[in-house]
Amino acid sequence: MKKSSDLTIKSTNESESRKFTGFNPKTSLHAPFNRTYIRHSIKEYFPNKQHTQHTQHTQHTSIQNTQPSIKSPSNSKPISLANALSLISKDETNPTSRRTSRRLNTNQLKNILAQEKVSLDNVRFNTQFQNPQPIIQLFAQHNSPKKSLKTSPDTKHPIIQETFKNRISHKLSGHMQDKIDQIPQITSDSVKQRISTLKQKLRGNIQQRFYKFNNNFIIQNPNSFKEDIEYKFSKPSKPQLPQTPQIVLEHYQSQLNEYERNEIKDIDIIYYLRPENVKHPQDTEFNFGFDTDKGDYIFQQNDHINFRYEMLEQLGHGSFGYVFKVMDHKHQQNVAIKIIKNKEKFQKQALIEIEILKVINNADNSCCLIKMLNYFVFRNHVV
Ligand SMILES: Nc1ncnc2c1ncn2[C@@H]1O[C@H](COP(=O)(O)OP(=O)(O)OP(=O)(O)O)[C@@H](O)[C@H]1O
Repeated sequence: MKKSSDLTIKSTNESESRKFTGFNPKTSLHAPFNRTYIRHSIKEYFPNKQHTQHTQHTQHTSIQNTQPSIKSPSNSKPISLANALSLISKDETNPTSRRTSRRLNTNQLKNILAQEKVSLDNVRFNTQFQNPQPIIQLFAQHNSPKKSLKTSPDTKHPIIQETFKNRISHKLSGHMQDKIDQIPQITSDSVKQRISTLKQKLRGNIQQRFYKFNNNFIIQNPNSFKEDIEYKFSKPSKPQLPQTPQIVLEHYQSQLNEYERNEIKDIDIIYYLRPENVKHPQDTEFNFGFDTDKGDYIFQQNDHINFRYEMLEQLGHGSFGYVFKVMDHKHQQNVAIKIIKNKEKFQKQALIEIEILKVINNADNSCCLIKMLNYFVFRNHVV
């Protein structure tokens, strides 16, 4: 494993660090002051409409002005719906179906977006609970810091934040994404791939815009919110990592598969666990499903390596194996790891290379050579 000199340390959960709150789908919420945002939404969706007051929210404006083409490889920027429409209409090959599908697709998209606008209009932003008493009492029962109890609940409290967040996710997945999924059913094979990219980008776009909303909400009926919070208080929170394998086995059972429950016993300290949705195929043919048929370890974003490193992206590969950018959760820094192929001749050669790197590490005091920080064996791979 080598220190990655050219990697910048980047938060892996940027969205979580953004300020945001959620809303209660069971209460009626309205958006009285976020008019500028709505104007931008309209402008983006129906580009011919004239809007004047949009310079305040430079973030939105700049997104609008710098929207990449649909072919842009960058996944980080949102894509304009005008681009989406032109892509869809251009790519249908048959002239008759092109005209029809253009009209249908345009209408579908406009409907989706019109509905989205309505649902955004229905969001009301404010900073308080309309009736904060139940929440205040709840926090008092659970010995929350006194300062947050005097006039209003501490909306920055992790439990409240988490409740908001869950509700946003719920709303996004259950409502918006359904609508995005209604985006045209394209028959032409050549377009399908690009349409799926487009859908992904639109999802990101909507998600980003949600996060860019002002984080102030008014909860008119705190009772359902209270239930969620109460549940979280009653649920004993898991001890934070790093932990010993015993504690992890006790508290994170559901996050470990059978293979991991066995292998974790040989690990001293657990710094990182993969999220539950990251799963290796249960194929036992190639190293319990961890490897490809060529003996390379299968990359899965956010998967763990040795319960310490979080897989972020693939950097490159040599003849011995693949190199990945990972987050070292022990030292909270990004490093590069090379996972050697699970083949005897490569493993033997890698051990020789490790010995050479050790010598270089000791001999070199300059900052010019990349240093080997660590090496170990993980799931039959020398790392
Ligand atoms: N520390 C690093 N930071 C960023 N990228 C890296 C780092 N180390 C390797 N890479 C990327 O991984 C690729 C493969 O690196 P590797 O060290 O395996 O090359 P190699 O010595 O040619 O491989 P091999 O010895 O297996 O033939 C490099 O070309 C580079 O793109």
